[in-house]
Amino acid sequence: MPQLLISVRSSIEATAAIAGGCYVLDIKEPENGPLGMASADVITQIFGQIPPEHSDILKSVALGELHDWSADRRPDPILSQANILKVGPGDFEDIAGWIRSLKALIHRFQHHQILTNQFIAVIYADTPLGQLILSQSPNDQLQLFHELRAISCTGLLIDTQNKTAGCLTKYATETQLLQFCNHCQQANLTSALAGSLQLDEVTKLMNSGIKPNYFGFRSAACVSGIRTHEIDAELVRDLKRYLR
Ligand SMILES: O=C[C@H](O)COP(=O)(O)O
Repeated sequence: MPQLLISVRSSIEATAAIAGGCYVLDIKEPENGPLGMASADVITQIFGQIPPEHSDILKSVALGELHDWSADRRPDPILSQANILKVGPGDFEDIAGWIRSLKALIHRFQHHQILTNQFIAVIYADTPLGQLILSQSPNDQLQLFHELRAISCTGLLIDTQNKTAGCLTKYATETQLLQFCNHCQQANLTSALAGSLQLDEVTKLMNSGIKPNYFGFRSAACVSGIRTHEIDAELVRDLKRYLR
């Protein structure tokens, strides 16, 4: 069964997400973009407040976009405490350039002893790179996913970049999402789907047999469904109940 990932921006929100039963606590600052990175202080504070009885919750950090990581930027040591790191593709529109940049970033993190278990690459379905990957032939896509695994990328999240222009299913068909999840599994990549998803979309996807490792949410877990509002524990509980 897919597990529940909830993106939070503060300690208060982390408390709500944990109370609601999230499986992955993903730290992200929505004002900084779709994969906006929170400050090291916020990350440290949230990591430090996870109660011992919830120590099995996976800690995830959004790193922003590849272009945010200039060659001289050192990753903060706090990132070594994360179980999952996720980075967006930035402005890359070609697969080769994206892979090169991703590989360089993963190596840099390894060099700085940020040896997280899971390094997840993110693509946006509503961008040229996302569309290119979604529309690849089955063989080409599977080969690409194997290539990602070979550069120590451990998972792939398909999300949306523009959070006000419709959800993931507006940009990717069920056939494409099913193939995406199947190919991730075949290439030993963790699969994740997100992008302004609400319960009814997730219901449709699951009924069509689309079962990624993680479904990621922020908007649907926020008060009034607005991404910059606070996470509501009851809404997280509803999502959790459904995925159980
Ligand atoms: O990684 C998951 C995202 O934070 C999902 O956010 P969203 O539901 O607002 O698109």
